[in-house]
Amino acid sequence: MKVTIVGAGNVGATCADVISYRGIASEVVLLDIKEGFAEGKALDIMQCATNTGFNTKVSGVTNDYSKTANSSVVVITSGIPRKPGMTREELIGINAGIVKTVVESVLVHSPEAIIVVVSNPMDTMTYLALKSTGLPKNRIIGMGGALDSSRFRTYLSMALDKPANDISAMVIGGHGDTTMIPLTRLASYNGIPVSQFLSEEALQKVAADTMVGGATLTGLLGTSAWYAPGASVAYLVDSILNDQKKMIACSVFVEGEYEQNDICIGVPCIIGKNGVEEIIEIELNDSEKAKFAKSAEAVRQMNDALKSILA
Ligand SMILES: NC(=O)c1ccc[n+]([C@@H]2O[C@H](COP(=O)([O-])OP(=O)(O)OC[C@H]3O[C@@H](n4cnc5c(N)ncnc54)[C@H](O)[C@@H]3O)[C@@H](O)[C@H]2O)c1
Ligand SMILES: O=C(O)C[C@H](O)C(=O)O
Repeated sequence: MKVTIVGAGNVGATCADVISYRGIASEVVLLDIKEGFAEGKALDIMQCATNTGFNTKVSGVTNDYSKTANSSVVVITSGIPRKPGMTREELIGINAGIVKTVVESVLVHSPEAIIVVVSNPMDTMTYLALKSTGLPKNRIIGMGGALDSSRFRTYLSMALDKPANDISAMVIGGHGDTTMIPLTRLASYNGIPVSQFLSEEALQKVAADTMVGGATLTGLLGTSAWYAPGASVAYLVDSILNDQKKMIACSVFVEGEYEQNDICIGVPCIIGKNGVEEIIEIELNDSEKAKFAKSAEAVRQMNDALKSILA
């Protein structure tokens, strides 16, 4: 199966690398606007094949969408990342135009593809991709919750001093420093509520660290993160291509779920060969419901900035 990744930068190339060495797809095409850049990244990844033992064919192209034809999944990572001190929302002015052009171009050659949106502000870019193409809602998936949940599990594992893979935890809501909602009440260590091991204060610190997880890394790195984002996209792509039906928090179009309409926001989804196959409605308590409503309002307000581009 063929996957195209538009944007061969930090996140796109890492995603191509993980997809290849894990054998998730038989073919990966990297596309970038920068002359020769995607070709170089693809060649470098291909030269890992004999040492890491994969057979995925990886190629790179400069803005030639014909080479992306018949992709099953297209990942959009094109656009600018934030710098220290910025919010993701500040990227909208540049990234909206890029995402709209890119999604239209990929569909010309891969009209049946499932689109995974990564560029920030991700919830708004996912909404833009949906509204500007008119694709059915199951085929447009924003990646954010997989990453935020993996950061949440990492911070929990550090607080508990236990392996992250023994911890189950999820982040829903918007993919923003103030809009994401780590569900501390439902987090568990091998099925045991983490509240049995961590104080309320420690849990609140884990939640706060999770919410600013991306900003913390941006401050340390000078640009935003890529290893965990790339691996999170690959995890999502794996569930689609291999019809794994994993439950992954993704930004998807809601029509009444969680009492919201007409936005894309992070909710638990079953992800399989048809993209978003089901939205799982968790019974939230009053405090979580209030947080979700506030998060949705912030996402909705951000979407207002799309009025001119969608007109
Ligand atoms: N949703 C998430 O969880 C998440 C995680 C990490 C990064 N991001 C976002 O992903 C985006 C990419 O981040 P990055 O660190 O890879 O940035 P980067 O600068 O390393 O890579 C972006 C690439 O996009 C390319 N590009 C720009 N315009 C293009 C176009 N029209 N067509 C094709 N390619 C184009 C650039 O040449 C560049 O190589 C950013 O918007 C960032 O905020 C989102
Ligand atoms: O923090 C960012 O701007 C990039 C991404 O959304 C992340 O969470 O790593």
